Amino acid sequence: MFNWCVRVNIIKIIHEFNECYILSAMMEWYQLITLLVVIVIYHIWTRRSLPPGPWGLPVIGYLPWLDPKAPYQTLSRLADKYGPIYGLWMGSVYTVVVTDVKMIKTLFSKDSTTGRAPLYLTHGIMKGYGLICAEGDLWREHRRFIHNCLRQLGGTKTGHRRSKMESLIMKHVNELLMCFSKNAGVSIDPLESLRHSLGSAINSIVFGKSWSKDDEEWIWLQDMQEEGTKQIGIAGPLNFLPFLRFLPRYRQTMDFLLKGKHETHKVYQKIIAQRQQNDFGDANRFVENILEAFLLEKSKKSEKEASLFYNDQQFYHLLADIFGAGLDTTLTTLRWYLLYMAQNPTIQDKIRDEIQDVLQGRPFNLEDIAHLPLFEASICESQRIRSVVPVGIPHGAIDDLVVDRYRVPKGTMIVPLQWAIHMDEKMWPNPEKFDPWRFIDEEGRVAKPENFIPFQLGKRMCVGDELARMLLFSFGANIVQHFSFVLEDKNTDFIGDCGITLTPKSHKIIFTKTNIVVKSNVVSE
Ligand code: HEM
Repeated sequence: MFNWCVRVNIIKIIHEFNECYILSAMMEWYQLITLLVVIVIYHIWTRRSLPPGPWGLPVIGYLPWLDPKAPYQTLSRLADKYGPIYGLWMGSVYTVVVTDVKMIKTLFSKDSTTGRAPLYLTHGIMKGYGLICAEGDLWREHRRFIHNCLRQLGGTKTGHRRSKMESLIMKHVNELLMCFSKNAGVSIDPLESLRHSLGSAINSIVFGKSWSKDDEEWIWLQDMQEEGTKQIGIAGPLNFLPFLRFLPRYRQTMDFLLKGKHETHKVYQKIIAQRQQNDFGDANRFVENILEAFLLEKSKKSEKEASLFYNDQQFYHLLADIFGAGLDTTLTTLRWYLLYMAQNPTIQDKIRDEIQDVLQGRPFNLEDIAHLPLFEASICESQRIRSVVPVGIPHGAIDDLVVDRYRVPKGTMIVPLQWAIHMDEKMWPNPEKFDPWRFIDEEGRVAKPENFIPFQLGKRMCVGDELARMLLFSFGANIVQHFSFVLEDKNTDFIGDCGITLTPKSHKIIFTKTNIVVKSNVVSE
C-alpha cells in the first residue's frame, strides 16, 4: 500500500514536472520567437530606405564573399546586380558603393561627405593626422595650405612658377632617360629607375632635397613606401574587424606599419632639424618646398593655432602623405602606361610620329600638350583601363544624408567604385581594349567623358591632380620620344596586385633608342 501510494505520488510529481517543463519550454519558444520577431523588425526598421544590397553574416557582414585579391571585381559584380548605389556591411562598417558619376558628384560636393571612412588601418595608425586621413578643421586648414603651396611651387595649370616646376621635373626625367639609354637593348624592369626618378622629383617638391640612387636611407624609404601601400589594402579585414589585430598574422602587419611610421618620422625629424638651422629671411618670399612652407606658415600662426594645426605629428604625417600620395599614384600610372604602350607597338609608333611632327626633334615641353592629342589621350586611356585606385579612396558620412531617395546614415563608408565606372561596357565598349581614340572627339581634340574620374570629384578631389599631369606628360612624352619599347614576355600579367593601389606585377621591357635626333645631349651616352 505504502509502495503504491509512493508510486502514485512519484507519478504525479513526474507529471507535474513534465507539465512544468513543457510549459517552460513552450514559454522559451514563445520568447525566442518574440525575440526573433523583434530582431527582424529592428533590422527592417534600421534598413528602411537604405540602398538595396546583399545580406551578410553577423559581425563579419559581406567580408567572406569579397575576393581578397580583387575586391573591386566583387564590388563591380554587385553593382551589376543591385544598381548604381547599393549598401553592404563590411564587418562592422556599413558601406555604400556608388557607381554613378552624377551621384558621386552630388554626394562629394556636400560638406557631410568630407569625412574619411572609419577604417582601422588608416584611423588607427594615422590617427587622423596629415591630409588624406584628416577631417574637420584640421583637414580644411591643410587642404588650403597644400593647395596654396602647390600653386606657389608651380604645380598649377598657369602662372610663371609652372616653368620652374617643369625644369625641376625635367632634371629627373633626364636622369631616367640616361638610365634607359645605358640599358638600351637589354630587358629591364623599369620599376627601380622610374621610382628613383619620380621619387626624386617628389622629394625635391616635398623636402627640398633628393638622394642619390644608391643612398641607403633613400632605398629604405622606398621599400617602406612600397610595402606599406601593399599592407594597407583598403579591403583588408583588419580595417573592419579591429579585434583581429590580436591574432599573430595581423599583429605582424600592425607592428610593421607602426614601426615603419615611427622610423620614417625619425628620418623626417632629421631633415627638418637640418632645415631649421637656416634662416628664412623674408617671410613673404616664395617658398621652395613643402617642408619649408610648413615652417614658415607655423611661424605666422598664434601659439594656439600652431599647437592645434602645425604640431610635429601633423608635420610628419603631412610630409608622408604628400610624398606617398604623389609617388605611389604617378609611379603606378606610368608603369601601366609603359606596359600598355609596350603591348601595342602600332599605337606607340603613331604617338611617336605625332610627337615627332610637332616637336621636329626639339625637346618636349608642357605647352606642347595642346598639340599632342593622341599622346594625351593615351595617358588618359591608361588611367582608365587600370584605375590606380580601383575602389577609389572612400569617404565617410559625417552626418545623415539622403541621395536618390536613399538614406545614408552618419558613419557610413562611401566607396566611389572607379573600376566599375572606368570599365562600364555601356560607356566604354570592349573595356579591356587599350584604345586611346576613346578620348578623341570628331574634331581630333581630346575629350574627357564625365565617366572618367581618376582623381575623383568634389571637395576632397585629388589636390595634386595638376602636378600629377605635369609629371605623367613630362615622363611619358620623353620616354616615347627617345625610345621604342616592347615587352620581353608576351604573357606578361595585366591583372596586377591590389593593395590601396592596383600595381603591375614585376615585368620586363626592352627599350631601344629611336633614330630621332633630339637637339639636346640628354641621352647621348
Ligand atoms: C596619377 C596620379 C594621381 C592619382 C590617380 C591620384 C588620385 C587621387 C584620388 C582618387 C584621391 C582621393 C580623392 C577623394 O578622396 O575624393 C586623391 C587624393 C589626394 N591626392 Fe592624389 N592622385 C595622384 C597624384 C597625386 C600627387 C602628385 C599628389 C601630390 C601632391 C597627390 C596628393 C593627394 C592628396 C594629398 C590627397 C588627399 C586629398 C584630401 O583628402 O583632401 N596626388 N588622389
